[in-house]
Amino acid sequence: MFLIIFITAIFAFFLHQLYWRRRNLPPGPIPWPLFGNLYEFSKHPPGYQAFLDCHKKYGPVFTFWMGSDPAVFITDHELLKEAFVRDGDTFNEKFIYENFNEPFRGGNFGVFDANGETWKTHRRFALHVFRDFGIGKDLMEQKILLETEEIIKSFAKATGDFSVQEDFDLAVGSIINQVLFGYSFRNEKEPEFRQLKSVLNELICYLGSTEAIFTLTVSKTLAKLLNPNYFKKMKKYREKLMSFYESQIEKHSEEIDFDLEENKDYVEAFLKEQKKREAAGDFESFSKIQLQNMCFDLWVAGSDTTTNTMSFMILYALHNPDMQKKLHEELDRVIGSRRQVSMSDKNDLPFLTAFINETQRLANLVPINFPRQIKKDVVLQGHWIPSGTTIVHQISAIFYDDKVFPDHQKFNPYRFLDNEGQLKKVDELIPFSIGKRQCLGEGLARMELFLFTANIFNHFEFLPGTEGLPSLVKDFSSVVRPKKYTCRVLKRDIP
Ligand code: HEM
Repeated sequence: MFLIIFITAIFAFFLHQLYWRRRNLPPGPIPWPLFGNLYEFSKHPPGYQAFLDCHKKYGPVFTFWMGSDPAVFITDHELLKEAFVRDGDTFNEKFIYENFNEPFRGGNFGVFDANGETWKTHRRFALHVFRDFGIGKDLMEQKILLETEEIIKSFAKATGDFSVQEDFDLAVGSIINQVLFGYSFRNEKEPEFRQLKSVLNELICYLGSTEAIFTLTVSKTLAKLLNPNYFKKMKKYREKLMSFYESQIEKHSEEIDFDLEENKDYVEAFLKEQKKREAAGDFESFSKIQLQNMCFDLWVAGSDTTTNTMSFMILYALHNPDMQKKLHEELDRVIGSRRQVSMSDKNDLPFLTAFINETQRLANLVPINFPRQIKKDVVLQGHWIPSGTTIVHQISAIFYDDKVFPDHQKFNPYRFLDNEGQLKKVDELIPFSIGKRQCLGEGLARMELFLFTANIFNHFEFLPGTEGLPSLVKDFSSVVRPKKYTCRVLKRDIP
């Protein structure tokens, strides 16, 4: 009798898992109970291959189980445009990882992992403050150029095998810190930055581990039962990182002059808005916990992405000396001196812009994009997808699709140039994602990438160090980064 019940239960479980839960979803690989298709994802780090294989086998809309829940992936640019741009409101709700938001954030706060009014209000407010600070304009350009000068000074002192990554980290961290808290991490503040960055690295690496992804994607009860350590770690990271933001907020609260119209930084702008709203009886929308989480989101999203892109760029220049030579030729022709290259030079440097574009494509920072949860039933390529389903706009598969970018592993900036050598618009290049939640810091990131690249390559040539060419293998930690490497940095012979 027991045996019959046992066999029936197993049969019912597999019927439910393999047939019932999958019956109306687009095709995709068979999921394991609890783990779904995470094995396929972790089999070939950093994970692109799993989605490229599915794209090839099942087409541009398929189901991939992230742990115990299914997610529908879209891997075609036209389909993404149709869904995320033309029907943007349906696709703008983030899938919320409660196992991250609760223990780390203290609830659904911030902008990255928030929805509804919180997301809308704070995305709009942050963009407004960024505009006031001149992101995309002169004011911000001057700040970035000052940090670029610091990188140049440090590179000029480089002898023998040299690691470029730390200088990019410090410059990019200092820029976002100025936007948020009004100061750079130069000189006596550098140890503060290095300490924060090391905690942040630990957190980001841990969140990219299979263990953490599994914990994020199962129910809280199961997670607590199977991986209680995860919650202890989140508490530790929260205490270390949030206490920095909290201390900055406290300092600003003590020093702020509410009568001054101009704002020194984002926190000051936030505190003034908070006061205004509280006077009108709204004590919730601009709360202290929301401010802490905004600082975390902007600090994290604004640092790792740009710095990793710059490290990949030097890596690709080392592996492609002919392309680095073309870059130097263009700079010599257009700039031809040690003067600072500014945003106004951009239109005259199409190869340099193509070089950045190709770096962003090949670096392909986000192997899995940040999932959405649809608010109503939709039809995607003939598949009816019910409201509440998780959707992933998988941009990494587009960048590595040979039909869109032939010979996709080759570093070839010419993909972005026409026959006259002018920059060509390639719609499929969407490293900042697509739709209403596309990167909030795109303007700042584009400015940083251009000013760093133009000025640094104008001054220096990068050559392999004594250990030869560094590895192109990527480390995965929520976004990808190159493995630590060193190279030789030579001053160029320019007037
Ligand atoms: C090379 C640099 C960067 C790249 C490649 C990049 C890429 C991305 C991507 C792919 C997303 C996800 C969009 C989605 O969910 O569909 C995103 C979101 C976001 N990024 Fe960036 N980013 C970069 C730099 C920055 C900077 C400098 C900041 C801040 C100042 C920033 C702030 C954000 C924020 C706050 C979001 C969430 C937006 C929302 O949910 O509404 N990013 N970024």
